[in-house]
Amino acid sequence: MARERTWDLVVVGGGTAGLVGARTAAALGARVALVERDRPGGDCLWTGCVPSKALLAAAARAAEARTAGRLGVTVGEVHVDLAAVMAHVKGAIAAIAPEDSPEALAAAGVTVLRGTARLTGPRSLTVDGRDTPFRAALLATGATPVLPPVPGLAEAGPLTSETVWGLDVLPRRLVVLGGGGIGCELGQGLARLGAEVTLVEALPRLLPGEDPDASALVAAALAADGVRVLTGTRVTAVTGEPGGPGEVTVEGPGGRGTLGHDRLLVAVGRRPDTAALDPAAAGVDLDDHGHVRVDGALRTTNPRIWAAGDLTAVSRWTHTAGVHGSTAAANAVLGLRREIDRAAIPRVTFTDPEVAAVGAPTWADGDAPAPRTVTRRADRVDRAVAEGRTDGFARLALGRRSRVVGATLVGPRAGESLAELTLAVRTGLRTTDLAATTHPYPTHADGPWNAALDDVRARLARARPATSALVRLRRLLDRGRLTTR
Ligand SMILES: Cc1cc2nc3c(=O)[nH]c(=O)nc-3n(C[C@H](O)[C@H](O)[C@H](O)COP(=O)(O)OP(=O)(O)OC[C@H]3O[C@@H](n4cnc5c(N)ncnc54)[C@H](O)[C@@H]3O)c2cc1C
Ligand SMILES: NC(=O)c1ccc[n+]([C@@H]2O[C@H](COP(=O)([O-])OP(=O)(O)OC[C@H]3O[C@@H](n4cnc5c(N)ncnc54)[C@H](O)[C@@H]3O)[C@@H](O)[C@H]2O)c1
Repeated sequence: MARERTWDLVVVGGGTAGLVGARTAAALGARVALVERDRPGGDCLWTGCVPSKALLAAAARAAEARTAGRLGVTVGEVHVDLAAVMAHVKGAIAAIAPEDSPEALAAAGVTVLRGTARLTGPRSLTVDGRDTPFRAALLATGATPVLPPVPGLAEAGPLTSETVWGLDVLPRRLVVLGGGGIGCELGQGLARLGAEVTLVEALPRLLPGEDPDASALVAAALAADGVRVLTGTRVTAVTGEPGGPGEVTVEGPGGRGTLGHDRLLVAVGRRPDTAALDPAAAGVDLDDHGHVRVDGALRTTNPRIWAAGDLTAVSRWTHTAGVHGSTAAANAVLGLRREIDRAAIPRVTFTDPEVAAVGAPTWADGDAPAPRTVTRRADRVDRAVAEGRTDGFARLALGRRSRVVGATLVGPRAGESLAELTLAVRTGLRTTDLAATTHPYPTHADGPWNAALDDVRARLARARPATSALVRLRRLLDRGRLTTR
């Protein structure tokens, strides 16, 4: 029997990490195979970022139409046709999908092997049972939604971020479990499209990984959109028909109660997907949460195998999956040890207002001491005032000599304003550098710019005795010149 060819790099998983990794390795001249059991594109394209942002765009139109009266524009009653919204969602996916297609990958020099990969030894894996030897491998099999062990929950057939896109009729009453990124984005979006949404979060606040002031603004915004937000609340049991209707028992600060629902949406986190991979067969260790263990160069405990994306503990977003996929692939095929950046990782939650953050926390996180911060509220940002959107702020966390070490921005298009702060954190810029950079007026980026200016002005105020003395001296010198003339 003919020996299978040995690939320079076999990439397992055709999501963002795998796609970018495979393209990078091929561009470097490696013979690359990408194994995908489903269709290339992964979570981001089919069930994550793209559909969610397309749905949120429709929801934002509905919300704007309802609230336009505040700006003097009256719009008639808003009607939402969920099937048409989902057609828009599918249209966005279809427009982007060709970028990730097997044809596009072949044109980039990547061979797509359709099937499920399983590691069989330190240098080999099988694809649907077919031997596929490699010199190096990049594992990028992503993550899948977690279902918490609540009695009756699995039997109730809840929606997850993987299945919610199949809805073509809006559930009248929707209970969302989890107030993280998915719960807040989709909870608000589906409420704006007309569902009666109750959002149940186990911890005391929404978006628990963000600045508490951001959590409070998002909770207020969700409430304004009609979402009932229950924080510090646990779901203890679910009863009812598979796929609804039914009842959810909750326990929270107000005691025990029940919520009626037509559908449930579970968004309590995602777990790394190693189910089919058998990492142990290749000596690839997992951590306590099931993530593939990697070093700073994304190498696993098998020196021939790298990993990137949601499968690892160091990535939770598409942008990190892509950057890490590329770094890992270059390290694997060129024998480099390039390390990933862990400090300047931006993240955006696309609620309205958006919550964008980078770097060190802007709040006292856990036992860490509170950082020095400077905050510019949106009611002192002209663009926000002009748009009637003052529910936000720009906050910078400052290190020694006012170096920008972190930032939280809340407001419309906060994600767009985050880019320069990411660069600031990454390159160690100070507030003086931001302040000295002219920003176009009036933009939402005026928020962080003015926060930096506020810090510079405050420091100048402390230097006022010295500057005042200089001004007095110049005054005296001028007077002297006048009298001697
Ligand atoms: C609703 C939602 C909204 C999101 N919004 C954003 C956002 O706005 N911005 C952002 O940055 N991130 C967002 N994310 C997160 C983002 O989608 C993920 O972080 C990113 O897609 C992870 O990419 P990945 O390549 O690691 O994994 P995935 O995209 O999950 O790819 C893994 C691939 O591996 C394949 N696979 C698994 N096992 C095997 C096997 N044994 N053999 C062959 N193939 C296999 C799978 O079929 C899949 O195609 C969102 C996620 C969700 C769920
Ligand atoms: N805009 C974005 O970048 C974006 C948007 C959505 C999702 N994502 C990514 O997708 C992943 C999954 O998102 P997610 O929202 O499912 O997870 P998450 O970890 O962001 O949030 C889960 C939330 O559920 C809560 N929770 C846990 N168990 C619970 C329970 N039994 N009852 C009630 N609440 C419970 C947690 O306290 C947490 O607040 C994240 O890694 C996130 O980075 C990113």
